[in-house]
Amino acid sequence: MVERAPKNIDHAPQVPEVEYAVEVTHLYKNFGVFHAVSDLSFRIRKGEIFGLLGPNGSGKTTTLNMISGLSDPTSGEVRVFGLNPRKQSSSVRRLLGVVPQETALYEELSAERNLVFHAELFGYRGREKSERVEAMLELAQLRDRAKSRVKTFSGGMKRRLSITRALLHNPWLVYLDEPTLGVDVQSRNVIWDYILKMKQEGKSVLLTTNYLEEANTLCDRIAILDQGKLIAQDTPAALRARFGSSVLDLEVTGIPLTGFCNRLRQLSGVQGVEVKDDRVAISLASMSDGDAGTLVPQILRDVTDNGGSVRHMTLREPSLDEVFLSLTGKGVRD
Ligand SMILES: Nc1ncnc2c1ncn2[C@@H]1O[C@H](COP(=O)(O)OP(=O)(O)OP(=O)(O)O)[C@@H](O)[C@H]1O
Repeated sequence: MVERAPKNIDHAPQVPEVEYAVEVTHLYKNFGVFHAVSDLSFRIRKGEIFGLLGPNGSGKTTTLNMISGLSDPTSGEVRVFGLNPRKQSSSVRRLLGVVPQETALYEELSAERNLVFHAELFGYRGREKSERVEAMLELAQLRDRAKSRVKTFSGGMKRRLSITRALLHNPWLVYLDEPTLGVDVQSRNVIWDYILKMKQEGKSVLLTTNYLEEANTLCDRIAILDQGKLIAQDTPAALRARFGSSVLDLEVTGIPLTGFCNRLRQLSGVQGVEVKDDRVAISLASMSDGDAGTLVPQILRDVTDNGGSVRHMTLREPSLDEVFLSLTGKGVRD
């Protein structure tokens, strides 16, 4: 069910009648001669969870800052529900919930005071304010710690409070910069549930993450940035399919791996070969069932014909980490 914005607030944010929550068009951001973001374009539909992925320094936060109106693009355009975040900043602020990487809470104040402060900033008064604060404490699972100072909280508790604070004024677009960085698995699952719930309520979510499992689980679509440029944009499934239809993991002994890998690369149907210790990951292109049925035995025969043996073998779907590595030449957390 879509929650209505509170009635006692002027210009309460109803979902705007536009197709896209965010439109970024040919966006550039330079710092002196350095191009932090170059010719970036993407659109986020209403009700979509969109992930911005990229190695450290690839321009994710710089992009988010331009979307939230914190910084001006060098050139290009940003629209949030059709509005210009710099020129129509107060309207955009009401529509947007921001969860920065640094939780930006008042550490000396209690969880409740932090929420009350935010509620007052957005014009909540009286009973509506206390109901909203109470609901957010409940959502953050912090009712029993409502009166404790934030500085006594764990990283996961602070992150939950930071997210619920961003949701307090019922924004239609929520952006989260690395929402689960440094939190334990339990808090991570709670945060993932919040994000999926936002989508159910028709809200749009823009998140940056270095965790590809997170992007794979949550995101409808992903944009991959490298050195400020967009290098791929698609659904997680379509991105994985680009890497190959499946990956054959082999653990082999008794043969030199370099020669084995070189022979594999010559086979039609082998899209890529990666070696890690004594394991070889072979990505297989999409093929007809007949071709796929002969390729795997052919690979295994190569091992035995050259005097080696296979200790372990699995056929699996490609991971998003492998896609990322093949596109950027580096791991997402390198
Ligand atoms: N105010 C600034 N002045 C100069 N350079 C900057 C400034 N802000 C960011 N940069 C540079 O722009 C590049 C992109 O930084 P940004 O913080 O957007 O990357 P990111 O993808 O969010 O990285 P991370 O995953 O580490 O948070 C980096 O090389 C950074 O040093």
